Amino acid sequence: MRTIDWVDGAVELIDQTLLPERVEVLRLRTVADLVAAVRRLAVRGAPALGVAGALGVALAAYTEPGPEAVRAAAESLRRARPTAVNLAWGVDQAAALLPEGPDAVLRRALAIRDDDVEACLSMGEYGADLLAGLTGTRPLTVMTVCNTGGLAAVERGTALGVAQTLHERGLLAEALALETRPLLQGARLTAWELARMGAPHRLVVDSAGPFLLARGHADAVLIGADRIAADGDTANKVGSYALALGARRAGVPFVVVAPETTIDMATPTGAGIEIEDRDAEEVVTLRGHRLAPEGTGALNPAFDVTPHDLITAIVTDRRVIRLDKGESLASVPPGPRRAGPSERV
Ligand SMILES: CSC[C@H]1O[C@H](OP(=O)(O)O)[C@H](O)[C@@H]1O
Repeated sequence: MRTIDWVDGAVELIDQTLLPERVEVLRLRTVADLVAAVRRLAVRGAPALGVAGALGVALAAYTEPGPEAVRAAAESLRRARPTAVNLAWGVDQAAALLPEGPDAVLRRALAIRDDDVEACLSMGEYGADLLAGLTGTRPLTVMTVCNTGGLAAVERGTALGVAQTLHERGLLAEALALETRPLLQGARLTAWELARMGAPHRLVVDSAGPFLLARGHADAVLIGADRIAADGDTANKVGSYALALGARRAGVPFVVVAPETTIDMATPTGAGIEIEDRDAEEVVTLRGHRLAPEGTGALNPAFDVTPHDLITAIVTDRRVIRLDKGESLASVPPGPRRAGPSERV
């Protein structure tokens, strides 16, 4: 089942706010409804947001009353969440075809959807081979934060896609998933995906992550990305930076896994990445239950930035950049996509 798709003139997507208890598909017929779904993380994850952006422009082209309304709808989608570069990228890619009419926009959006599947398969191959080189070909325990599986993309994920490839190769000893407060993408989504894969896994309280690395519980940390600056500084779910510090201290490889479309060469360093600050209610309540006394506020950055000097490698669908060996996004050109084993259709 695809996380997000175009079905009979509407955008259909799994409402991730209802997982793991309920699997429900939203059928969105207006851009306004899609923007609302993006903002409340019914659809989330950088690659999935890129596809949502592109499909949303197609929806606008078919449903909005005129070119100005189409452009305004596309802009509202582009601004729905600021950190993941993929959202703006997807909107821009599809909007470039607007002069050719809605059918051309839809064709581009569907191509972006299909390309994501191939990109994730390729990242799995590059990433699993990198880990074999770093740690030896043996079953590995990997630690993850947030959700980077197929729910963050179209069918298969990025960092969790590498774990899935390891599992398919018989080389995943266990996945340790940080629960990822406040919206619990790890506890609700990653655990659900790993269970569906039949992959061995356990949940970890966020603040235990660095200490478990110090105690040798993981062979590598695998994280996704929402935006990678030109120097390799990486914005990802909040908690990633703490894991990077713990991994460095523990001598554990810290690997970022993201498609080429998440790289933003126009942003020189992580200091230039806009971090989404979300509503305090997400912190002081838990799925509708109030945790803190009325009047208690909260700081709620949705992401943090890991400096490139704490990152061992960046794995994309076309290359592996070994930052620990002095390589950079500028010094390692993109190469070919890798196709997964034929049985992984
Ligand atoms: C495969 S990239 C997913 C990326 O997006 C997540 O953020 P959110 O759940 O707020 O969309 C998190 O940063 C993941 O690494």
